Amino acid sequence: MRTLEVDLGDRSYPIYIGGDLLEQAGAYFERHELTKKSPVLIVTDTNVAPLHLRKVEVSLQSSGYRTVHHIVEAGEPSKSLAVFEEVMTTAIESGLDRKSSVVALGGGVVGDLAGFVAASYMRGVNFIQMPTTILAHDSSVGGKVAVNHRLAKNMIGAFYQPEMVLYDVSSLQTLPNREVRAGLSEMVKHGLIWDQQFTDWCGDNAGKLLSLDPETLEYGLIQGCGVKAKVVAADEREQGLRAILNLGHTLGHAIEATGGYGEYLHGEAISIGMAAAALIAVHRGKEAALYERTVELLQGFGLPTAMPVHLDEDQLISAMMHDKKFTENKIVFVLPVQIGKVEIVSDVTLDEVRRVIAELKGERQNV
Ligand SMILES: NC(=O)c1ccc[n+]([C@@H]2O[C@H](COP(=O)([O-])OP(=O)(O)OC[C@H]3O[C@@H](n4cnc5c(N)ncnc54)[C@H](O)[C@@H]3O)[C@@H](O)[C@H]2O)c1
Ligand SMILES: O=C(O)C(=O)C[C@@H](O)[C@H](O)[C@H](O)COP(=O)(O)O
Ligand SMILES: [Zn+2]
Repeated sequence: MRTLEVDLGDRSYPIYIGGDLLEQAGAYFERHELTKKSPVLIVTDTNVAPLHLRKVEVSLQSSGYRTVHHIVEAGEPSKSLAVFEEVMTTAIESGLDRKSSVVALGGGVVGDLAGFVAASYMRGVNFIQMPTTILAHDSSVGGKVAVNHRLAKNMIGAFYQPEMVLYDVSSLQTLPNREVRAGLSEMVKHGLIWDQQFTDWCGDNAGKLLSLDPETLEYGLIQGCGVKAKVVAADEREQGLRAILNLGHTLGHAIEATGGYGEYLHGEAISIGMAAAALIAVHRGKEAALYERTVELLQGFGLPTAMPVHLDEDQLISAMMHDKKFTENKIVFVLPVQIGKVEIVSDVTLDEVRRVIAELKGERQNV
């Protein structure tokens, strides 16, 4: 088991990464001196519940914790205000009080939703992340919690840090293949924004990562969480540096929203977005090899890099302009400078965006 620290002063917290940690949930609650007098609400989804909920409940109950659970429908549409209200109703009806904990047991959808519940219930109760997807090595760290609006992703939310992240890598063995690929998209992103060596390592180990080789996967997740923890510690509320974590998200979020939240998984959408960002950088003078290497890496994980032809260009642009990355009348893009290094720019024009959309729709996928 490895412990990483997210260094945020009095809001610092550990990320515990290792095998079979869900079975030890009760011991970790005790280590963090969480009260046994108030009920614990576990929020999970319809896929995760039959696989992993019982382990957590048995462990917490054996340690003397009283647990209740709320199971949401699996998938992105559950990150909605309607489902948020349903979870709130469970919290109130189950008698959660100010010392209660809300546990997110699942992927980024459950993490973002349960985190927003924890941030809002009685103006804030303890929040524990128990991620069960690869993608959630990103979403469980850093405290961005939110639900979506029909018009734009993550529009209603807060910054609310968890008490701890209990990352049981054994739980990842039950992930469907498409979710494995989508999760690795954010791992590659952590390499592309911060660390050329780690990016190359990801490329070289794609096969082992895709087949969920436990040691390789754990190493990749530790590196990915490490990058995320460093960036968040330096700029918790995205006043500057943290925006680099948005590589691929300017167009990626627009693809998710235009696709109606469900057609493209988050990791798939940001893969296309990362290809688009690299192509914009090349149009602005970078070597074509930067785009080619980015696409090669992503395709090595079976991820999409072409813009889906049926997505309407105007709708994509409109979704992009409703996103948080549209500020002071400018679109903020994260562009690669080289593999392992990015810059944040706010002078990309709509013409440049339209050009890459057209090119990535297959009219000209190469530079
Ligand atoms: N807060 C952040 O910083 C942050 C960062 C990245 C992504 N996100 C958000 O995270 C979400 C995507 O997260 P995700 O990809 O984890 O999606 P998800 O939570 O929908 O999980 C993906 C799928 O895998 C299933 N699943 C989860 N764990 C499983 C397991 N162990 N075995 C079998 N199936 C399992 C889920 O039921 C779901 O169908 C998006 O909403 C995205 O916006 C947030
Ligand atoms: O933690 C961050 O900061 C990120 O940008 C991580 C992203 O991978 C994640 O998808 C995040 O939810 C996007 O944030 P948003 O502020 O653009 O909604
Ligand atoms: Zn993301």
